[in-house]
Amino acid sequence: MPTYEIHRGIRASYSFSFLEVVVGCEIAERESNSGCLADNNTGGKKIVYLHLKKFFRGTRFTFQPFLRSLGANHKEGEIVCVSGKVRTMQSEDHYEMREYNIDVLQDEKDVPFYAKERPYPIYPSKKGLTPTFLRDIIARGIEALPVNIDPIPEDITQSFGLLRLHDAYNGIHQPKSINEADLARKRFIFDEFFYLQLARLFQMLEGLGTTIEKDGLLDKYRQPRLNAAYMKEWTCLTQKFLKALPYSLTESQMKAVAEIIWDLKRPIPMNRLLQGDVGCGKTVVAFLACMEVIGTGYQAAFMVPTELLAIQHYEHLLGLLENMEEIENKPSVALLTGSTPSKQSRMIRQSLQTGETSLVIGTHSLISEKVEFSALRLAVVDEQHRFGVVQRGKFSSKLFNSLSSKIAAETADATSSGDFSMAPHVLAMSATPIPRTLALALYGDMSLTHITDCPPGRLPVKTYSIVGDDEGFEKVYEMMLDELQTGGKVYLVYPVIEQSEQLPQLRAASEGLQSISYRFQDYNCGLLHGRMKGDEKEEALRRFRNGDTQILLSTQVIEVGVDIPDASMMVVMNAERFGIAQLHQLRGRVGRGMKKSRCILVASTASSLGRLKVLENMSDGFHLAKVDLLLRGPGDLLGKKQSGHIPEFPIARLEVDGNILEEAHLAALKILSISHDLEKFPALKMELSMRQPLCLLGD
Ligand SMILES: Nc1ncnc2c1ncn2[C@@H]1O[C@H](COP(=O)(O)OP(=O)(O)OP(=O)(O)O)[C@@H](O)[C@H]1O
Repeated sequence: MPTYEIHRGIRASYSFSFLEVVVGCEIAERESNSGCLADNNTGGKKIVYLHLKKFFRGTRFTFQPFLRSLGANHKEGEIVCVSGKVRTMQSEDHYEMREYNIDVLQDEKDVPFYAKERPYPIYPSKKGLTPTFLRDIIARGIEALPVNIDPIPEDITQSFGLLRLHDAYNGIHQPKSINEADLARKRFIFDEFFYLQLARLFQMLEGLGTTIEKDGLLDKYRQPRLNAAYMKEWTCLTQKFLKALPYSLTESQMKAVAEIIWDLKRPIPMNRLLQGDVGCGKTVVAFLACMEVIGTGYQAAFMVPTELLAIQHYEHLLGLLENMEEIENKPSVALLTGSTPSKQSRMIRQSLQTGETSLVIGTHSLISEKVEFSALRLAVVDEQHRFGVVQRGKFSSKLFNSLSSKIAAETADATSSGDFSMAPHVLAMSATPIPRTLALALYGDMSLTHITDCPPGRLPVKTYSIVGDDEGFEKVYEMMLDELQTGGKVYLVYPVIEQSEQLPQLRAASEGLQSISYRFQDYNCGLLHGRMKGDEKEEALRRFRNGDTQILLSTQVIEVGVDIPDASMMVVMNAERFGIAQLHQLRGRVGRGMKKSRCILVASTASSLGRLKVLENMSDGFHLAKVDLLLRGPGDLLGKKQSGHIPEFPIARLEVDGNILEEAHLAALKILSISHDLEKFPALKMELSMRQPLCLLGD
């Protein structure tokens, strides 16, 4: 680390967002030989320009008082040690440091311990608290730190190759090597994940009655695929529903159903997340789960985020039930959304209360206080990231409404007659494939079921990314015409409904309708967006489904769940505005039938093509989600609403620290299987209560 002599104070101006410090630099022999700083000096000294940039919450810290204080603290001719990450700049002898420490030295021989060629921490300096002061008090704190402060048992830290806590504090503040600093960092990341996992599992165990149940739950997490109820154990209704399906389930759909039904048969509320790539057939798996509880005399509720989806699922289910051979008690199904007329809505609520209706499909109106169930046993939450933790939890309160139920007591079979007061099972379905790391961080308390294959005969959607200039659009129109002439249907997806002055470069669905209708006069166009009324949206989708319209101009409202198997082409305008995972979701609206489908991502500029190219070569949603996680972080991958539920990790980064999260999950399981109530680990229990990570789970 060379020391610098401040040669000419500080020069800065409002128009530049950096400070330029001109320094005389004494170059050590070794460094000048290494060519790190070109030697054009005389007598070992040269002029170096150092551009210091300080950031504070994203704002460049260049306001006048700061500059003045820097000017006052550092005088010409002073010997200082400037430390931080150095970047060379284009012009010779100019360097830039964004985060730095400036330590004033007594004289040229005064080299502080932290500059003796070993890594050392850089603390942010705040008013009156200099890095030197912070270093000093932290060093004293560490000296006074007892050796045995680690609440995690030694065999656990040993088996996961972790530093003990005392060593980690030492290693992070006064590392002897970079390796030691890395190990210390790993230990703190581990702790962030570990206490979260421990708290979630601990809370779940607390909710269970017997040791056998608790052990069973921990076993399930350890070997999540072990438990399955095979077909002969399913209710007669479920088996008949399965038989009536117009297709056979894929292997992993069957496995998923078996796994879920195994849970449904147990007197412990299930909390399971069903994941799979777009179009893999999650809905039918959930329908089978509903049939299973209905087959034992209970009710099921199926909650979806939009009215469009509710109607789609409702009609889909009615169609499947119609195919079923006559049975004595065909399930009665109702649709309840915000637009259901009040008289009808009252009747539906009544029939749910009496138990006459066994399955209700609807939007969040299902969790309104007015809706009471006679014996709700299963709540399916589709596209669950659209609902908050609290909303999902509201189904649990339906338990109390079920208590008064006579029907439940009368119709429940022998094994379940004693437990009809239980909170309902929850089956959540995720639309976005979520990498396991993220799923663990978000839903550490949920069991995971994966559908890993797609229905047979599906062809990957051929994806193209092109620039949206005149030539590009000509190509798009040609492809559209070709698609339409061969009987296909086309979605055009726009980022906005109407053109705005602020963002004139964004193409808008409403304006598109005129130009596309004009261009494709032999075909009919429809429009679908979030500002339309419920019945208008439904009508637009129905017309597209029936083939009355062949081109549907839409916004992201069709992103999730919409299932029109013969739609075979999608064009996404201003595609760079969407995340990779979101584009994959959109693309999943085509390629759901047997027709070869294509998706064209139209980029506004050539420079944004690079990111879109990833989609050209990759069709696996889980893989893409991982890429998105790395490129844009969990916030963008999950969208605003869901990422609001990600706990904050001050040190860890979910996109790169996934392995440590897995280890932390395993360690938490190991600890809890030794002591369910943590009584054998009092220090750990105390630490857990102090950290209170559960508050992070709230909405
Ligand atoms: N085993 C199967 N064989 C053939 N077709 C199937 C099978 N399972 C489901 N399907 C059909 O595949 C289509 C997609 O299913 P579904 O809507 O359940 O997908 P999804 O997993 O919910 O996807 P997304 O998240 O994209 O909405 C539907 O038309 C459904 O009828």
